Amino acid sequence: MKKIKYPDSEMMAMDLADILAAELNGILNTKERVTLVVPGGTTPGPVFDILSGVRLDWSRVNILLTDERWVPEDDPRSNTRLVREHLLVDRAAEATFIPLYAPIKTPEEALADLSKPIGPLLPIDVLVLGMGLDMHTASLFPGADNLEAAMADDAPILMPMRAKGAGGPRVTLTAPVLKGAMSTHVVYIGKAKNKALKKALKINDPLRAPISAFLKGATAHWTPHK
Ligand SMILES: O=C(O)C(O)[C@@H](O)[C@H](O)[C@H](O)COP(=O)(O)O
Repeated sequence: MKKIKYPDSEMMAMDLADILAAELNGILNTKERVTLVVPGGTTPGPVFDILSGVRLDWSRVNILLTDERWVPEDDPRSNTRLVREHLLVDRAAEATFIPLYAPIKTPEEALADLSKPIGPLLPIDVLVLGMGLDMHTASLFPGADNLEAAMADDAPILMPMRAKGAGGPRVTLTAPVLKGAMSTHVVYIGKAKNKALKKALKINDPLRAPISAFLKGATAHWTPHK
């Protein structure tokens, strides 16, 4: 794992957006379409704000989330809402968004339909992961009901996930899908999360520290300061 430390979150957002744009552009020179997978939560918004204005052929970009909270799009907790408001705007409005949510009562009832369009877009070309203090990434939470199954090599593309600290049901891309990414970036803010990442590297157990499963060959981008 390579680690880049930035002086503040603004610098980090600018540099990471540049790096992602360069990777996407490079891939678009060799492939017809590119698949970019991004996290939700509070950290990536400023990266999306910059990336959305970058000049590239967004009409050939597929965008998916790593995971989604099972809430309607107008809910403040919706990751889709974050992506729609901050990434699928400006130049990037031309990208194709593949949702991980459907307005159906439980994720279980919607998973088959939601998974269908994702298979043909794999492997992921460029993956950005967030991370929680508890060392979760996507919605792969330590102690979650389906964690072991989602970490298995034969896991389906998407799984529902319920966990303490998840604030309600979620759906997540599973480990084999995330591990298959050609390029992986992890982004986080704060010294406490940096400690958590170091701990995850040490523990190196996907069930106790899910993020550790995705760090080989990844680049971590972090700043101690907001
Ligand atoms: O929907 C989500 O919550 C995520 O995709 C999740 O994995 C997130 O990246 C981390 O929890 C970090 O979240 P913050 O950026 O809000 O700290």
